[in-house]
Amino acid sequence: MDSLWEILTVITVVVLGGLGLLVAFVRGSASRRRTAAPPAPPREEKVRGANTYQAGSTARIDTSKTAEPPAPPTTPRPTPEPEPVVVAPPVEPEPAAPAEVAIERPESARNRMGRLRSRLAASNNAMGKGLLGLLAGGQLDEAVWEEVEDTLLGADLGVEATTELVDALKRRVQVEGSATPEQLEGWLHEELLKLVDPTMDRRIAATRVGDRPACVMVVGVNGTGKTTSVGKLARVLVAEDKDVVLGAADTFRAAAADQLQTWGERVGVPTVRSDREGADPAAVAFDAVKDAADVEADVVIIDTAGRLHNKVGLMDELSKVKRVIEKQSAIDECLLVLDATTGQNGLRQAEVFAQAVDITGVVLTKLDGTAKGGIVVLIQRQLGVPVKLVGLGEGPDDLAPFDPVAFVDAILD
Ligand SMILES: Nc1nc2c(ncn2[C@@H]2O[C@H](COP(=O)(O)OP(=O)(O)OP(=O)(O)O)[C@@H](O)[C@H]2O)c(=O)[nH]1
Repeated sequence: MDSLWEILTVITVVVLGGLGLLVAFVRGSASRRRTAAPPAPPREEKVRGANTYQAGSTARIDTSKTAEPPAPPTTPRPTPEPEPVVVAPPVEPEPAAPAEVAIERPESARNRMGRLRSRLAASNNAMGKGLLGLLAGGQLDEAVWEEVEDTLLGADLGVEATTELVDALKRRVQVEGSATPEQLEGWLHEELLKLVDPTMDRRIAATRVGDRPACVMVVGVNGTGKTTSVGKLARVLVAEDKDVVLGAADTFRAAAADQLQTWGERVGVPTVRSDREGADPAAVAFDAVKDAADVEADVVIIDTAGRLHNKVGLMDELSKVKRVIEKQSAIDECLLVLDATTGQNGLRQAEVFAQAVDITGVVLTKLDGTAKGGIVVLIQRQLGVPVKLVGLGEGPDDLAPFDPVAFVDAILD
């Protein structure tokens, strides 16, 4: 019996153990299924660096406005090999061919006035025609003589010369009793010529004086055509086979020296200058006179400034230039450049210049642009020096020696 109980006990234990194991196995399986959750939906890539919020989208608002996006973890790209720079072997520059400076042959001075006569006539013969019309009109009464006077005054002849001319004509008419238009024209021609004064010495002192070059100084207010006239005068002299040296003593305006040098280069004439604006003009003038002497030139022409901060300064400077030149050489010619279109204003300027330097002659420019040719007479009377050269255009050879006969002919043509 006892053994039966023992057997039953063992069986019970074994059965219970087996049941326990079974329960434990079932529980373990259930627990493993819970942890194996369905795979999570793939997470959206976060786009950085831009506020890409869209309502309803799963994207987030990127607030990192100013932050630099972190560099994506990319495999660094291999740095490309730098392109080889092809360096061309240095090319030896071709030696620059010497610039061909074509030296111009200026027109001979002799016939210039003849060539330019039409320009003078175009601007001035209204006066001549007016006068001839009045005188040929028949009755020469006071009213006609007054009109003759007005015409002459309008041409800038000045009161004194006008009165002289009209009185002379009246006298001749009185003496003859009557006059034909041809006679009147002849008398007008003669009387005008007397006023222009063909006896004045209009030569330019441009021939060596003893063993030194002649020295010509040119003065005048800026804008009158002074630098241009110096350049044109150099051409007149080169045409006469003179050796010329130019001095750019207008240091007030740097471009004036360039302008003058260009004029000189065109006809193979050297220019002494300073490259510094405001350099001492007297020093430049001194050097120019010295260089001209060294190269045994026929003539040196000194251009001067026509503008300073004030009139006294300008006159002081001109006096100094003159004094310094005279340490080496006398000044043989001092030409004053006047613009014919400025009429009597020009004459007031002239008087100021005459106080600083001894003017020996006048270059009257722009006579092609004015009907006031009578200014020639007024200038000569007031300054007591002849008009030696006249500018009749902007061309390089449009400066002519003043010829009184050709001048009067052109007016009365
Ligand atoms: N129609 C005409 N123009 C002229 C004559 N002479 C000079 N000119 C013109 O006048 C202008 C002034 O000439 P410049 O020689 O520069 O005058 P400047 O007196 O030297 O003046 P700065 O050099 O400023 O001191 C230029 O345009 C010339 O071409 C002339 O006879 N007739």
